[in-house]
Amino acid sequence: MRKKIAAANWKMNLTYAQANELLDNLFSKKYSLSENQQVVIAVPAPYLHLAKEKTQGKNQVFISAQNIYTKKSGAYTGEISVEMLQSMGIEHTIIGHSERRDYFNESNEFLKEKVDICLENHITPIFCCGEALEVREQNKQNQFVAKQIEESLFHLSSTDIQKVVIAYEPIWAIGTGKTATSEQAQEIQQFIRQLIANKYDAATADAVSILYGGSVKANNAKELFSQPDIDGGLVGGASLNAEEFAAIINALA
Ligand SMILES: O=C(CO)COP(=O)(O)O
Repeated sequence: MRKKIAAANWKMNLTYAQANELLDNLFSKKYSLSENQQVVIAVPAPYLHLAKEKTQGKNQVFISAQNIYTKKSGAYTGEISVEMLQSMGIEHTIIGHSERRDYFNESNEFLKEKVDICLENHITPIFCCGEALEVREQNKQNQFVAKQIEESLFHLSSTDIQKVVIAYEPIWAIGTGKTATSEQAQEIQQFIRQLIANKYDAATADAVSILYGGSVKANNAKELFSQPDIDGGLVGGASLNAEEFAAIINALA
């Protein structure tokens, strides 16, 4: 079922003590979540256990990994498996963030394998897509994003694609303070939903949560999240401040 989600991506930030403090601060803030709303916090792997412990008893608040490997276990030094997440009660992971695509050469084909191992093991993939500035300048963003989605997701059944959360994150808006306007984000996210409807059907497309990411802040979240095809946000920098992220959660309402 389509959910509204405020997702935090801490990336490779914070010490253990700072992570501890941020979680305590965040959970001391007032925020309310209605039945179809969720908070997902993607923390660095060494803090998964700490974060998971702190969410005990908190409904609709989930801790997420930022990445996983394509294999269940074995000789893959330094990697994290879905089996490990499962064994800790972690139910989400980000997949294919543009930073991983760029710095670690993750291809659409490789990400397809990651999506598959997540779904086989009941982990929700938060699948990131989005174009670089050169692509947007040539007005080729729709084709670019369509290829990412088609090559990594369109082998899935209708039931399975509904379990994927898609995050549209234009690379030119990440960490730059340059947000896509709500019209720009709505336009491409409507295109993504239509792409899913064309491949599957309208009911399938309607059930998929599509988040926007790229310089989401407390002061622009409400406008972005009120667009019909923006089901929440994947938030980097602003999620490192409890006050700011609590305001973003409240903007889901
Ligand atoms: O990459 C992002 C979330 O995954 C967005 O980062 P910023 O919110 O810092 O622009």
